[in-house]
Amino acid sequence: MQIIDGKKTAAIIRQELKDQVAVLTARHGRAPGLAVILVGGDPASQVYVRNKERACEDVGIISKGFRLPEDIPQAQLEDTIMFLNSDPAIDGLLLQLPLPKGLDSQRCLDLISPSKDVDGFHPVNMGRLALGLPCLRSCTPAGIMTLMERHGIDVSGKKAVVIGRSNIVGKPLALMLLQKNATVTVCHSRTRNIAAEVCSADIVLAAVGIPKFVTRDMVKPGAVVIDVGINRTELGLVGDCDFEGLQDVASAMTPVPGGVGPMTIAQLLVNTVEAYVEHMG
Ligand SMILES: Nc1nc(=O)c2c([nH]1)NC[C@@H]1CN(c3ccc(C(=O)N[C@@H](CCC(=O)O)C(=O)O)cc3)C=[N+]21
Ligand SMILES: [Mg+2]
Repeated sequence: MQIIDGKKTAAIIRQELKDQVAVLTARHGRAPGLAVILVGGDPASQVYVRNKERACEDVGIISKGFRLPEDIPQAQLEDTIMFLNSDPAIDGLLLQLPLPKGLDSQRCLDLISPSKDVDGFHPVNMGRLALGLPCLRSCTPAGIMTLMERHGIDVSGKKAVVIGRSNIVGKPLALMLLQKNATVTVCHSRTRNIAAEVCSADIVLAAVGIPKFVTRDMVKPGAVVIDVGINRTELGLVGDCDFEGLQDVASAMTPVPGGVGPMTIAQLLVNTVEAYVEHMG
């Protein structure tokens, strides 16, 4: 079985971006800027945001963190977003999710300027994705598509089974696979006989959030397995797939950690540079 090394691929992409950003910054007289809004003190979110800020600095993107109190009124959070929408030094604007209880995340996401929406969550970007038009694309699914491309995994004509239908991973991932001519099935909590569906897949993409949900009896020999799961258990970080059990069944597989996660961050940087280039004309 081939291990699909997301950490290594992400490092290569970050080096490519670093070179590109140096050239662009010299040409335009300013570096790309990313604003990251973090509301409240969720420990996992704090770690993610710190990692994103570090990744930005590493490639020459200026990151500006906005840490807001958990009890911030909705209107004030919306004001912050609108203020950053109009800041010409900010190319990308990311609102770390989930928001604390009482705040309406959809209202906030709808307010982010589509041209700065580096998470690709705005209805305009999701709509354009569905139509096959150029857009800023959700980082985790876009990172997965790049990861497969760079490992010579061609999805065209293949049967891809996506497990999970979230707006941030499952749904946009299904659309991206369809755009690349895969035959796509989306499974979810109401799917009948999910094992039979997964068994029919040439490519399994698991984003359910249940540790080791995908077991060896569910996977067709030779299938490619992409594990999007990040489950914190007593045994440490565990994916949605039983990595050990799939060793001699799958032909290629992403590990957790070191698979999809690092690609998500690399894609955020790619999207920020894309938004910057677009803003600079
Ligand atoms: N607005 C918004 N955009 C996001 O993109 C977003 C978000 N909110 N909320 C949370 C999720 C989660 N997410 C991850 C990013 C990197 C890793 C990552 O780098 N994982 C490493 C290690 C992680 C670890 O050790 O804890 C790995 O898989 O190797 C994981 C998860 C982005 N998210
Ligand atoms: Mg991973």
